Amino acid sequence: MVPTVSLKPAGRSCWDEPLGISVHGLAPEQPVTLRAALRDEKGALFRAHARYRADDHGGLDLARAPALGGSFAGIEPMGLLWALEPERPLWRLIKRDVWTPFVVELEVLDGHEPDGGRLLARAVHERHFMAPGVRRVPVREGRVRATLFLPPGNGPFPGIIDLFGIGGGLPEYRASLLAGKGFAVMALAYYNYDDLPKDMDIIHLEYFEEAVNYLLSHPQVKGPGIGLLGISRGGELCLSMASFLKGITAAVIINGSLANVVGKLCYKDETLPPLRVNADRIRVTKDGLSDISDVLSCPIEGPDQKSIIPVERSDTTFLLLVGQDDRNWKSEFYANEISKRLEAHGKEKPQVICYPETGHYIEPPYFPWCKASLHAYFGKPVVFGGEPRAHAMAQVDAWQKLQTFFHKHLDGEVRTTLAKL
Ligand SMILES: CCCCCCCCCC(=O)SCCNC(=O)CCNC(=O)[C@H](O)C(C)(C)COP(=O)(O)OP(=O)(O)OC[C@H]1O[C@@H](n2cnc3c(N)ncnc32)[C@H](O)[C@@H]1OP(=O)(O)O
Repeated sequence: MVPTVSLKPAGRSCWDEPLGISVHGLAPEQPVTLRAALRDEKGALFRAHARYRADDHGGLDLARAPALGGSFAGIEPMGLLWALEPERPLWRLIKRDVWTPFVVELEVLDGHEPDGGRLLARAVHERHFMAPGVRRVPVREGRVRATLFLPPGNGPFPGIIDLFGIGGGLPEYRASLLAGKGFAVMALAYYNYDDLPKDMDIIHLEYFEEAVNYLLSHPQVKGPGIGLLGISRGGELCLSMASFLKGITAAVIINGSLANVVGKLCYKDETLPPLRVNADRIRVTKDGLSDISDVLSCPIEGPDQKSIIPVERSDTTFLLLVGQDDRNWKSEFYANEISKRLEAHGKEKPQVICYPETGHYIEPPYFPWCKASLHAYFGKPVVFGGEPRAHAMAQVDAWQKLQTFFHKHLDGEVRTTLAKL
């Protein structure tokens, strides 16, 4: 019998969906190595491999069989994806064009040598970023530069604004995936994109207010309020939006900060200065990389208190997602302070979920953990923190939790979404 790889779903799936991988037609207890590879849009190769042994009938199902070593060990049905590692040092897997899939190549090799064994079977699978029927609408309205992703159907859908952090541009992949779950999601650029400012020296919240009003007045967006989703500096901006602006019902902050950073934040006649940066506190790790987790001044002491975002003004319901090994800044401390401040002012206590051994860059499921890459502010590679497996599990859980949270608070529904690692 010729060995074959079988994938469920076959041929194509969405990037955030679990993929069933099995092999048939092997010899009983045959040792094999499975290899996965994909190339990003800049041509960088990402690879993972794991050693397995077929069962007594010559079958191998990654949902049941433990990996015996390689890029990961144990029962890890999605290990070949979350354990992908870049060949190029300090390279992060980024999806730039959401119209096209990442193409994953899977190979089964005889024996336990990742590069030596005879090729027994091969499959190619497309991992897409837009579920069937999702629509991509570029937005250039007034000052707003964004891309709106609408689910199939007429709606109206619960609306969400999605923000990334330092580096700017207009990353769309998280918004496009989330639109596949029934939300109208607008990825919003705010600097280093199109005709927007090239830096973040001054952030005017009026720009974000315009974006909120645009989304709320869209005929396919359900009111009365919208949701916000942001990571890192983007999470911190969501906190400022929820504190100063109207029309925001629910916000998910992934590793955000309690205080304003980088540039001045202005809204009407109010200004928050940025937290002070102490570049001399950059530490060098044993791998020669930079750890910036101590560079920001403590916002609850001395003059830096002026940078604190006045969360107590907010009537938004918050979900704070925290990587406990965030090496970019002190996300757990910030989340606890946000929670204390809201409670002290009689506001709704936020839901805080802390993930152990999880770093700064919590992405949608199956994006491989990135140890370190170029940080646009410091101009050098910085570590993000986390351990690959724990970080991967956190990404799957966080993705489910944020969907459940948004469905509950924007849609009035309690739905449970299921995903497997
Ligand atoms: C005040 C101090 C604060 C201290 C605490 C910091 C807390 C952290 C705050 C954060 O916000 S951290 C990270 C969260 N980051 C994001 O959410 C960023 C989202 N944006 C991006 O990922 C990028 O900016 C984006 C891909 C959108 C950039 O796109 P570009 O089209 O501008 O990238 P381009 O291809 O021109 O490459 C720019 C640089 O990135 C590098 N680069 C590009 N793709 C890369 C990749 N895939 N992996 C690693 N590096 C990459 C590239 O080599 C190049 O380096 P050089 O300038 O040295 O040539």
